[in-house]
Order: sequence, then C-alpha cells, then structure tokens
Amino acid sequence: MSRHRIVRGMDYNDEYDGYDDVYGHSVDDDCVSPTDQQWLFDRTRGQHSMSAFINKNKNIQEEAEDNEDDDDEEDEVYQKSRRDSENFQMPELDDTAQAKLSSCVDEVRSVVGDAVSERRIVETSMRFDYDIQKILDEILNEETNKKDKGKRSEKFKLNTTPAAKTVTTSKPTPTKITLSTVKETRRGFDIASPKAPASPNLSGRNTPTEGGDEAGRNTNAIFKVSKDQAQRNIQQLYEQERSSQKSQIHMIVIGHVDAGKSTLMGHLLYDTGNVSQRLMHKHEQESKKLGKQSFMYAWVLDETGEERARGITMDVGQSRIETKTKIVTLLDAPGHKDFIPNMISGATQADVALLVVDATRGEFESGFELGGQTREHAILVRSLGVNQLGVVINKLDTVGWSKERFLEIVHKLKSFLKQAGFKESDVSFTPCSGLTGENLTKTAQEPGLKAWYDGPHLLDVIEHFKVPERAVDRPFRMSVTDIYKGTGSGFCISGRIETGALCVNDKVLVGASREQAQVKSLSIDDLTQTSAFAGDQISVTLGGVDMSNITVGCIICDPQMPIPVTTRFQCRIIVFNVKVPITMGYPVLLHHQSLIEPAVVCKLTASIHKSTGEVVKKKPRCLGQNSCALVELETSRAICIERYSDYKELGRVMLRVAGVTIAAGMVTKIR
Ligand SMILES: Nc1nc2c(ncn2[C@@H]2O[C@H](COP(=O)(O)OP(=O)(O)OP(=O)(O)O)[C@@H](O)[C@H]2O)c(=O)[nH]1
Repeated sequence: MSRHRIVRGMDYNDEYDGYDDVYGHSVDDDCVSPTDQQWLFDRTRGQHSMSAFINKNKNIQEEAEDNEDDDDEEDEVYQKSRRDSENFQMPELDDTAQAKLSSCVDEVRSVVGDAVSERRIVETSMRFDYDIQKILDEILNEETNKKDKGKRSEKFKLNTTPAAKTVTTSKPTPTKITLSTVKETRRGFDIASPKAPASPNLSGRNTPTEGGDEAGRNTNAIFKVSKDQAQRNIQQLYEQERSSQKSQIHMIVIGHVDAGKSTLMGHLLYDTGNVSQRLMHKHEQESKKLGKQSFMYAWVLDETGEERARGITMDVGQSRIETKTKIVTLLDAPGHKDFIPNMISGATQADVALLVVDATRGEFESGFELGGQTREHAILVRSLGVNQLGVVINKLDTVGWSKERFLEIVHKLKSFLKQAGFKESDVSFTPCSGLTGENLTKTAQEPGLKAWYDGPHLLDVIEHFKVPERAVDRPFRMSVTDIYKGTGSGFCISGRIETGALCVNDKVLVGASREQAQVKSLSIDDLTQTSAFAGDQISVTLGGVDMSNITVGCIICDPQMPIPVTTRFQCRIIVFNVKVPITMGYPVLLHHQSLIEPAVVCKLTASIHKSTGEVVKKKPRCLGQNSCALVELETSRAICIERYSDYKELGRVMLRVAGVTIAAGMVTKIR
C-alpha cells in the first residue's frame, strides 16, 4: 500500500480560488503601471458613472493603430449605449423570471463586458427565454454583421474575455490606455509569447549548446548518450526480462462519493490475502473506537488521519493484487468533487477502470442523475483513453439483492455509457456488496443473489480485462507524478512510463528546461530494478540536474528523440456542460497527465461535426455545451506535449474551470 505524497508540487487549492490571484497579478503587476491607475474606473474615487469617468479623462493617448474618426464614433456609440443603460428601467417580473433575468444579464456581461446596453441585454434575454447560448449568439452575431456591413456608427468593441472583468471598464471607453496595455489586458492573465517561452532555470550544466528552435521543437540539439543507450534493442530486452512474468495492468476505481469504492477495494485486498488478518483486526478495533466500524475495510486504502476522520478518500490510494495471469495495480480514486484533480491524475495512469455505483434507492439517483460524480468520472476516464470498464453495482444488500433494481441501474447506465464512447462489448456489470464481501472473489453465496445471478465475480472480471499493448519500442516518455528526497545523493521522482524503456545510467531530458539528468537507480514497487518499460509505475533517483527544474507534471524524455516544447497548440475538443459558452480569450486550467497549467483559448478555429469531423462553421463566435470544435490553446509557460496521432498517451488534455471539467481534447497541431 504505497502512496507518494511526500512532495506535492501542485497546490490544488489553486484550482478553486487561484483565479483572483492570477487576474490580480495580470492587472496589478504587469499590465497596468502605477501611473495607468488613474485611467481605470474606480467607484471608490467617486467616479460613479462611466460617462462621468469618460468626460473626465478625455486626453488619453490613443491606440496607435486606430483611426481617430473611428474612435470618435466609438465614443459616441459607447456613451449612447451607456446612457441607454442608465435610463433603462427594468421590467416588472415575478420573482422567478426576475432571478432568471438577473443571472442572464450577469452571464452576458461577463462575456461582452460593458459594451452592450442593459436594455439590449434585457430585451434579448426575454426574447430568447433566458437561453444564454442563444442570447450570446444573437448579440455577438449582430455585432459582427454590423461591422461587416460597415455601419461604423454602431461599432464598438466587445470584451470577449470573461476573466478580464476587472479591466473591462478601460477597454470600450474612447479614452484608451496605451496600446501595449490594451494588448496585455486582452486576456485573463499573462501569456508568454510562443516565440519566447518562459524559460525554466537553466543551470547551464547539462543543457545543449546548439540546435533546436526557440520552442524546443524539431530540435537538432546534440545530447550525448552512451553507446549502450543509443544502440539498445529494447524489444529484445523487454522479451528477455518480461516474457516469463505475469502481465501488468493499472486499474482505477471511480464513482460518486460514498459509493463504497475504498470498502470494496479494502475487502478485495483482504480476501485475496494482500492484507494480513492482524492488520485487519487492528483496523477493526481502531475504527470501532471511533464509532466508524463500517469503514474498517476502507481504512486499508484511506491511510491518512484526515481521510479516516472525515470518512472520505482525498488522494489516490495505491495497492496491488495478483490474479492468475495478471499483476493489477489498484488506484482508489476520491469520489468527492473537490478532489477531481487527484482523480484525473490517477486516471492518466490507468489502463482500465471500475465504476462503482451505490444501488441504495435514492443514492444511485443522486450520484447519476442529480449532478453527482458518476457521469463526470465515466466521461473523464473515457476522455483520458480508458476504454474497458467494469461497472460494479454495489451495496445490493441494502435493496435485498433485488434483481429489478440491478436491471434498472444496468438499463440506465448502458445507454449513458454508450453515449460516453464505451463499446458495449468492453463494459460489464457485476452485482456485489463490498461490505459483506458478496461476489467479490467467490461466486454468489447469498440466496437472494444466487437465485438470479450466476455470472462472474469481481476478481474474474478483473482477470478478464485485456492488457493494452505497451509501446516499449518507442522513444522514452514519462510524466512525473511525485517528487521527493531520496535516501542517498540526488532526489527521486515517480511516475508511469508512457512509452519506451529506461535503464540505470541512462541519460534523460527533463521537462521544458531540457536539462540532462542521469538515472542513478530505479525501482518498481520498492524493489530495485535495472530496467523498466512502458506501463510500469516507477521511482527514479536522478542525478546531475537542478531540482527546481522538475515539477509535478513535467515530462522526462529520451535525449535523442525529445518531446516537443511549446506554449501554443491546436486541439479538437468536446465541450461538456458549460454555463457560459466558450469564447476567444476564455481562461481555463489545462490538465495534461499530472500537469495543471493555466491556459487560454486563444482561437476558435472551427466548429466540427461530432461524428464525421467535418467543419460545420469556421471561426465560430462561441462554443456551447455538447459542441465539438478545433481550438487553439496557449499556456502561460512552455509545456511538453505531443500530438494525439503520434503519442495517444501524451496527446490528451482536459480543460477545467472553477472546479468543473468543461471540455476534453486531443492535440492535433503543435505550433
Ligand atoms: N450496506 C453497505 N454499505 C456499504 C457497502 N460498501 C460500503 N458501504 C458503506 O458506505 C460508506 C462509504 O464507503 P467508502 O468505501 O468510504 O466509500 P468511497 O466510495 O470509497 O468514498 P469516497 O472515496 O470518499 O468517495 C461506508 O460507511 C461503508 O461502510 C456495501 O456494500 N453495503
């Protein structure tokens, strides 16, 4: 039972409240100099109306590339729209309609800023029955049409950056701040130019001296490796070392909070002899003392005091079991929505998944139908490349082993999973109880279940998962999931080898810094090894590298065939549930393997058909839920990424905003 949590390079709190910080930084530190502050609208300085502010600050330097007349027209139109807003009286509505209207106005404002009058937003909202997507389409399209027709009198700029709310007051005003400031404030936070990626610390010790473009792509850099490393026959080595061993598989256990995942895994570990009777007795006694005896099996994987006290899993617990033909690494994911980043990080390491659902009446429904995590987890693992799924219909003891309840849940999940992209033949449904241990490692014993079920038990289901092909003969790539101080010199990193192989004494390149490091030692499940291959979860001690250049999420790669480094790339995305449609400038948190990095949707290239991939509309204004599109993303720092067509494992991304997954994507081009 190992759990690497010694050094976590990422503070997941950033996921939830880091935006203020990021925007604050962008505006306060970089975009607006102290002297520019005078041009920003500030209610505390008595500028109670925007028009007063405009009049007061007439002599502001103009944006170099804009035509003076246009600016005057913009002034006039903008002021007209403001007056329109100020004189506008809200219609009298009942409470529900009023609430819908206010929320619509807020959401539209967050996209278009102050450039559109209150009246227009209100009227459009009512006309389109508060459908935010239609309202935005209407308003944004109208603006474009007007522009196209050359009706300059109606021209004013839209602020399409929801994140830039704090500075929108400066954007549409005729009294512009300097060009450089306007450009900088266009986005929610600072974006390094793709041509000059923010460079990590380069110690100069092991960095290449020539070759390679600025972003580190198509590099011709000369990285010397030993003859042994350069000429090694990896396939032969793999067969030599592994042909007589059981195959390895990584299985993530997912599902809504309290579905019984940890209890199920703890009981499975106990029944398969992976947890001693002594330890189980200890868990039983200690959990009893705290009045939490029902959690005694969960304690096998929920090891920290906080997890035990709160009765929830917070980080991915890791353990392993052996079946007849396989060594299975179990990854017990947290079900609570606050810990989805941890769950994503675990899912990137998984080959297959078990989706646990609680059969208790009302509980399945709240996990599946009422915004629970059952759907989100299933979609996430599928988007991250997991295509074999075992659905465990758990806690059947609470419904008297009812066949009807089992079939009802199977029916509901089947159609959903098909839509989520799972093939029917790759999905199985197993009834059981993690608490009583029914149908875990032995065929059904309970008369209520035996009466109608004679299918496989859970261990059988796991045994029959197909082992994915391991890309051992491809260049080495590994994503770092943890960093910690080793016992000797150097320091340790852990992660899963996505492709290729690694041997002791090999040279590797580290992340975007491209610094060279040497493998001092490596281990799998705390056992020292001389080599490791794609699919292995390993710990590596590295030497000769600046520790500050290694962070959780960075990629370690083959020095002769390095991974591309970039700040900008194109993705094909599927948009999930978004409250506010995605527009240009939309800030997101990019999840790539274990990396979580602020990014911005900097271009909406085309809307595409979900199944055929045909272009439906070029340069769409916005993307609503369930749409599919080609977009470009720009990260604030240079990252290592691959095209999906080259390396499936490293070409997938997830986009999240304020703790919600809004899209999943595949990388199609690297700029
Ligand atoms: N009756 C019954 N209760 C169960 C069963 N499995 C789990 N439970 C109870 O459900 C509660 C939650 O179990 P956990 O195993 O912690 O659930 P979890 O899905 O791991 O929770 P998170 O990881 O926090 O999402 C505990 O009180 C368990 O005893 C079951 O098969 N039958």
